[in-house]
Order: sequence, then structure tokens, then C-alpha cells
Amino acid sequence: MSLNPRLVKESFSLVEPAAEQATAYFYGRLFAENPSLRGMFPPAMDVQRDRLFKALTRIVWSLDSPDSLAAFLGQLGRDHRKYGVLAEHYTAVGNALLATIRRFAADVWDHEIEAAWASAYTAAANLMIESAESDAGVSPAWWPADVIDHERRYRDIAVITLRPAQPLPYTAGQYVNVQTSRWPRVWRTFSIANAPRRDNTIRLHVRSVPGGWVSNALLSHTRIGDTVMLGPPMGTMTPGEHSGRDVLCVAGGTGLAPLKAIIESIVASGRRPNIHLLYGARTAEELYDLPDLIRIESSFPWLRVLPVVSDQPSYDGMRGTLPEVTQRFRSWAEHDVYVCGPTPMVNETVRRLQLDGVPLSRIHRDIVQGER
Ligand SMILES: NC(=O)C1=CN([C@@H]2O[C@H](COP(=O)(O)OP(=O)(O)OC[C@H]3O[C@@H](n4cnc5c(N)ncnc54)[C@H](O)[C@@H]3O)[C@@H](O)[C@H]2O)C=CC1
Repeated sequence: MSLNPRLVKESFSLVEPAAEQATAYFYGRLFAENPSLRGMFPPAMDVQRDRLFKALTRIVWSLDSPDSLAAFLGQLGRDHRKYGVLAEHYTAVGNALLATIRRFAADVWDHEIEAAWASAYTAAANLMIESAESDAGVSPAWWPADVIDHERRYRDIAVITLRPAQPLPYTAGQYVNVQTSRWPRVWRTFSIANAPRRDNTIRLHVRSVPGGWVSNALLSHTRIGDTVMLGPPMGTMTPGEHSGRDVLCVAGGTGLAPLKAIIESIVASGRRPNIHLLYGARTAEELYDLPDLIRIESSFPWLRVLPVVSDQPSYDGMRGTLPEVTQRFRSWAEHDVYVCGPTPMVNETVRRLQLDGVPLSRIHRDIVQGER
């Protein structure tokens, strides 16, 4: 069997417009044929469905870029260890996936497309299985972590400090899946908001989202002394090789978390690039981490923290939305840029930066699957 990315992509483009029905069909089929698997999933499947489809979309559209695909699948395979996924489960998932694509791409389906999907799935599953197996030799499937501090910084925002029982190796800018004891099997991603520390502690910036299971549990039902579970660190929005360029960070709300970790890691590296941090919130009160940022600024004169408020006309500092302010402030064409926050804010900021001549290769962002 040989990989045929073109056939997979063409048939998948027929499934994409019906994403919701297709993922519902996929899970329906998976659980009907393998009832015992249902217990591995959370009670509410909405976020799970969305995650599955996003991951599948990313895999299909990366089939022509084997290196980035292998890195993504390796990470996904390692992360799936925390669900208790075993090699044999991949056969059940593959059968349900093929049945789903066959049904939703019925207009074009033939033996060649079936073979293309089967070989693509087998290759992807093998990469995930191999990565999980080699990871099992060196890392836990998840890390229990004690809550050692819990600071309510605003009505619906808390900064939580955790101490994992075993060292949690990560790079500044990465995120982890978090599960609370209140909601077993429900995992949500949060960025680690500090560079790695000697004492192995990590901080999370949590804003409770209406209806958000984990964010509400962390904000309102978690105390010092509780234990949460962490999945393996993931994500590619990391500072990487030292480019010598100055740095722009654009942070919307709790999207500050990974950017603060990146700034801390640059400060700790001994490098001295100029760093501008545009830190946006709707109101001044929601600039929940400003005092700490000002503290870092006062000990690292190459950092400039620029708070921006969008929805409070009485605010006497810089006002406007982050994409507008970023654009009107100055040209960033020679900077390395990191952007994080609500998806529309990130997309619009990236669009304007590109129009202003910042090459996409210098703009770092991550697709974090949060609760919203
Ligand atoms: N907690 C975490 O660890 C992380 C959170 N995130 C994401 O960051 C986001 C933070 O959300 P909140 O704190 O509730 O932010 P928010 O809704 O309070 O907005 C924060 C900033 O983004 C701007 N903004 C919001 N919507 C915009 C739009 N459509 N166009 C232009 N600017 C816009 C606001 O004006 C404000 O400056 C969430 O989407 C979350 O998933 C991302 C990475 C890590």
C-alpha cells in the first residue's frame, strides 16, 4: 500500500462541511461496535468531538509534510497514554473512521480512495503507537501535581501554582492537559505560565469559562492541598534558536500565560533582546498580572510592558483592540513575534502583522484547544 495524500485530501474536503454530523457518526459507530470503549471518554463529548475533528484536519492537511506530521503524531501518541489508550484500540478507531469517511464522502468513494485512507491511517496509527511505546520507557502517562497556591486575581481569573510529584520536563511556551478530581476523564489544556524552575513548580492562569468543566473546577472548587493530574507538555510555540532579533509579544487576556513563560526564559537565557509586550484586557481590572510583569520589567530594562484596554472609555492609558494597537504602534517587520489570546484576536493580529511585512515564519502562535 502506498500513501496517496491527494486522494485522502480530496475525499476529506467533502467531509469537512459536515464535520459535526461526521464526528457524531464516528463516535456513535465506535461505541456501538465497542461498548467497552465508552468508559474511556468523558460524560459530555462536545469538546472531544471538536478535538478529534481538529486533529484529523491537521493530519490530513499535513500529509505532504512528513516531518511536521510525524512530530504532531508523536506528541498525540504520547498524550493519548493518559487516556489508557492501547495499541489494539487503534484498530477499532480505524474501522469507525473509515466507515465515517466512506459514508460522508460517498459521492466519490471507490477502492482507490479506500486504500489511500487505509494506508494513511495505518501509517499515522503506527507513528502514534511507536511514540507511546518509546515514551512509556522514560515518562509517566500523567503527572499528579499538588496545588500549593491559589490566588484569585479577578472575579473569574485565578493564578494557580502546582508542584508535580515527578519532574515535568517542558519548554517555555508549551501547554498541558489538566484533569481535576471533580470531573474524572475531562481534560482541558492550559499553558504553563513560567519558564522551568529549579523547584519544579508550574503556574497556570485560569479564567473560568461559562459551562467550562475544568476551568470552573479549578477556579471555584480547588484548594491548596488538592491534587490535579497533568498530561505531557505539548505545543510548538517555543522560543527555539536564538535569532538575534528583537521580540514582540501580543497577549490577550489569559493568553498572556505562555508569553510570560517565553519572556522569563529569554530573561533567564542571558540574552538581551528588546522585548515589547502588548498586554490587552477589556478593562483595567482584568489586567490581572500587571504587578508581576512590572516587577520583571524593573529588573530587566530591555522589557517594555504596554497595557492596552479595549472596553473601558474612562481608562487613561493606551486604549483600543490589540490588533489595532499593534499595527498603529510601529513597524514590527524585523521582530520575532509571539501572539496568544482569543482566536479572533490572534487571527486579526497575525493578518495585520503580515500586511505590514512581518513574514509568517517569524510569527509564532499555537492552536490551543481551550474550553471556549
Ligand atoms: N489560560 C491559558 O493558559 C491560555 C488561554 N488562551 C486563550 O486566551 C483567551 C483569553 O481569553 P480572555 O482572557 O477571556 O480574553 P478577553 O475576552 O478578556 O480578551 C482579552 C483581550 O483580547 C481582545 N479581544 C477579545 N476578542 C477580540 C476580537 N474579536 N478582536 C480583537 N481583539 C479581541 C480584548 O480586547 C482584550 O484586549 C482564551 O481564548 C483562551 O482560550 C490561550 C493560551 C493559554
